[in-house]
Amino acid sequence: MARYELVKRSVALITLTNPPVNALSSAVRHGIAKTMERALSDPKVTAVVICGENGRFCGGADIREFAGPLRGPPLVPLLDSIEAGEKPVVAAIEGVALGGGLELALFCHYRIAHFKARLGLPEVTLGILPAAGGTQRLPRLIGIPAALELITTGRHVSAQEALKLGIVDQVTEQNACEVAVEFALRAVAKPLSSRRLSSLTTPCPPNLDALLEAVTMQIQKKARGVMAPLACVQAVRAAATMPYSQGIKRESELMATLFNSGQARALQYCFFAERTAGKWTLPSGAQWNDIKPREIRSAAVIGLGTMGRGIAVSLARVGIPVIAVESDKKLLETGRQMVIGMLERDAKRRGVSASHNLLKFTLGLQDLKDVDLVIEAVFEDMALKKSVFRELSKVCRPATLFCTNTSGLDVDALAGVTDRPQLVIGMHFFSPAHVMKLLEVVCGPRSSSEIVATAMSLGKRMGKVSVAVGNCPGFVGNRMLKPYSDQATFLLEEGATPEQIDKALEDFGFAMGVFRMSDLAGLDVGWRVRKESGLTGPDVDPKNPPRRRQGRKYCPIPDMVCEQGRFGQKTGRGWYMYDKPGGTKAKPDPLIQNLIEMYRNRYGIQPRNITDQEIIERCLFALANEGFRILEDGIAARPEDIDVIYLFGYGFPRHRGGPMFYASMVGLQRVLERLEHYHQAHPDVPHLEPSPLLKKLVACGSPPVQKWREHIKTMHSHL
Ligand SMILES: CCCCCCCCCCCCC[C@H](O)CC(=O)SCCNC(=O)CCNC(=O)[C@H](O)C(C)(C)COP(=O)(O)OP(=O)(O)OC[C@H]1O[C@@H](n2cnc3c(N)ncnc32)[C@H](O)[C@@H]1OP(=O)(O)O
Repeated sequence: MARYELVKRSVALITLTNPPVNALSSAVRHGIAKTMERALSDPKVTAVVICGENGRFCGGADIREFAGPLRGPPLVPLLDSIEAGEKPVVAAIEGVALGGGLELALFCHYRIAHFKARLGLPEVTLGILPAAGGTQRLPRLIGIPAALELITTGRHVSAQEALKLGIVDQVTEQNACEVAVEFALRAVAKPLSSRRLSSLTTPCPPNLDALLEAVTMQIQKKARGVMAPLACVQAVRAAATMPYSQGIKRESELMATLFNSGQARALQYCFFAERTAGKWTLPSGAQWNDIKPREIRSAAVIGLGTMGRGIAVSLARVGIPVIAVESDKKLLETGRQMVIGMLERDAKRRGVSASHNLLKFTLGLQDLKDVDLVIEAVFEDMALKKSVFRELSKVCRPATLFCTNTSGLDVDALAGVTDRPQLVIGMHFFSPAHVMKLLEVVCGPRSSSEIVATAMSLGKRMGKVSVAVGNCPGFVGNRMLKPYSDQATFLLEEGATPEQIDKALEDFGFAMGVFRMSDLAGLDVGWRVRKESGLTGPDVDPKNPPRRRQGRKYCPIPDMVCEQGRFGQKTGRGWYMYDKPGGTKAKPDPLIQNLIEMYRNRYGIQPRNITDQEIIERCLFALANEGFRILEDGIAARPEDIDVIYLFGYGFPRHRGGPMFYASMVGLQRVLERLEHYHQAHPDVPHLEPSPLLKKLVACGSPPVQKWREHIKTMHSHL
């Protein structure tokens, strides 16, 4: 796991060999210990270079090992021997030096980076801190403010920025290993004492307390309830106020408080879930690693509303020529200006030039005859979408792939009106499409493995986290949203206020509670869907009992809010009031409180005290319960996929891992008991009835989330 060679007759070259990222597994740590000992004891060796195989220095500690008992040589004493030695040790950084990888480099006396390398201490994103000396050594090298920023955010820096900050000694465009060997030879006989970071005093700013206080407040505001960044601040404080030997002890004490925490487990689960989600399998057995995606050299976007614009920008900024289509001149011109503006702002932010020349705007579908792929993003109306696809079938060459950006309509019904149902797939983007990272790739029963592979690969190329899901109303994300928001409105009836419900959810970690989120998204969208599905509006039979629809409990308060023209932020009024249409600062509105009270009076509902615990349990257990049904139905392949959808598309707090992981952390038995309890109290709410899969998992002893798949395997898959 660490290769040893003697080069230039006197330089020991140690290569970490643990692909794909040369993580510091127990075997690699053994390898480093053995090869360093050899290098330091061999009189022929005058200097040492450490590098990583396959152009990657080191991706840090092996995160998979964190789940089991700690084995192998502990990292800090091992790295101490590198620093303490009398022979210069140079880190040759290619690819990445992250986490323990960068910490290893900080124990070396010199660091040479390839110009494409990225460096950072991302431990905080895994719910821990850099506990191999990182919190004590980086501040000594680059000062408190810069180190604090890097350690509390986990941000990666480029080699150039690392040079500016003083993290590396040289950046090269040549082979970093060869440059490091030459560098090492020149370093022989130079004094090493000033190169040992543990012996330096941390340069301390005069306003240390104020700085730490400001960063702490910023973290508490941005990452409410998240422990690791706060522990990082404390560790960096120790670097500023304690000698190295005490600081390093403080660092490990703080690590001990985080290491086995639920937050660390959740964040590490998210890391792997994100990577697992891209690995799709279809019932035919076709899967991500054996189907070649088609190359997409040109694309078209139909409809330049909010979604279409974001999609056009997402395609153009990764170099794909786009033809954008609108149905009338005025809409086309507005869309064109908006897309160009978005592209320019995006390019400015990324420090690149805007790719205007890749965009063409047209009124006619006939211009699309030669494109490789079309993404339809017209209004969410089945008849309209069908007419577009019929037209496209006439115009486009037979090999053109058809994608629909729908948030819940039947993809197979759309495929059915085309001449190529096997080349039709759903690409459900989230708004704003050029910002939000989630993409649900909706596989219809007739979608070919080639189109699945192509849509998934296109999503990746656009920088999205793509998840393959099956075709059912609302797919995964929006289907689960219904029981969640239904519970919130039932709780309003029973005695809660929108502010109370939102606060409980925000304290849990959501960026926005359900009502603030609905105001942002626009309340009219759901109202239209409810009207179309006969839940409200003139089609409802007047003999229907007022708070029941389609045989189950129904809360009409959201319809009553919409009937008053309150559509959320865009109209300046919704569940909250805003200072103006488009305003973002939500204030409780007494009119909403009145409306709810009148409603309760009309139906003789006696409001009761509702605890935050009940809000969290009813909203989130109902959400997870629907997730179990989705797994049962084969609409999502694994719980990780559902969690990734909720993390990236719906603002579920990452330190809770996603709804399914959260359910497993609470304990499936407990979730089952609470759902049974709530279902008994509300027998006319089917979403509260525990799903068969949840019951089955509990009966099997509540296996960890990664093992649920074994219990779902026999069920029918729609993927
Ligand atoms: C009371 C008890 C007290 C206990 C105290 C315990 C003390 C323990 C001592 C700990 C010492 C601390 C050491 C250190 O500070 C901690 C760390 O280093 S944590 C790790 C930090 N590193 C990272 O966060 C980097 C993670 N990786 C990435 O960001 C990316 O993978 C990458 C390196 C930028 C590469 O990106 P890509 O090219 O896109 O490739 P992928 O991301 O798809 O990854 C490929 C493949 O590799 C797996 N992988 C990546 N990194 C790691 C890793 N660090 N460990 C394990 N596995 C890793 C990834 O999952 C992919 O796997 P695949 O999906 O292919 O199976």
